[in-house]
Amino acid sequence: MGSPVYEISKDFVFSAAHQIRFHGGKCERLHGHNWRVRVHARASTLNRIGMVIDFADLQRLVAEVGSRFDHQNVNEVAPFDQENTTAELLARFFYQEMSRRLADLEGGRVTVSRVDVWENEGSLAVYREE
Ligand SMILES: Nc1nc2c(c(=O)[nH]1)N=C([C@H](O)[C@H](O)COP(=O)(O)OP(=O)(O)OP(=O)(O)O)CN2
Ligand SMILES: [Zn+2]
Repeated sequence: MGSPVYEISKDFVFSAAHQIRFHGGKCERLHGHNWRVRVHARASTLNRIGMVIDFADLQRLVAEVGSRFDHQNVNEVAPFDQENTTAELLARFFYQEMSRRLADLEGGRVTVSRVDVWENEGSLAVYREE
């Protein structure tokens, strides 16, 4: 029998503007998206009431990370004033920030397994670490 793995996810949606630097095409012009970020959290043991982590706590953490972008120009919000605003780099940012917050809250029992970022319904980037 395999070892147990429990995984939950929470979505966070924000509306913002951005431009892809050096794109050379239409995406270099200022434009907007309703980004959807899905953070997947995993644990091999559950807490005392049978949860990886409460959905509400995961929502609070992802909102802490993501709210800074809502109704902003993402290119002006650190660290994206210094790096490109691709879905891949946004996914990596959410992964790193959420990993830090979950480690602080749960002491390593709960980790981020992946982050999905949709720029629109059909365009998805995934970041995970192996
Ligand atoms: N690998 C990536 N490619 C592109 C990214 C990205 O983050 N990673 N981003 C863009 C632009 O942000 C662009 O706004 C989104 O591109 P696209 O999905 O092509 O957007 P459209 O609204 O034009 O979608 P259609 O399905 O073509 O209507 C570009 N590439
Ligand atoms: Zn775009």
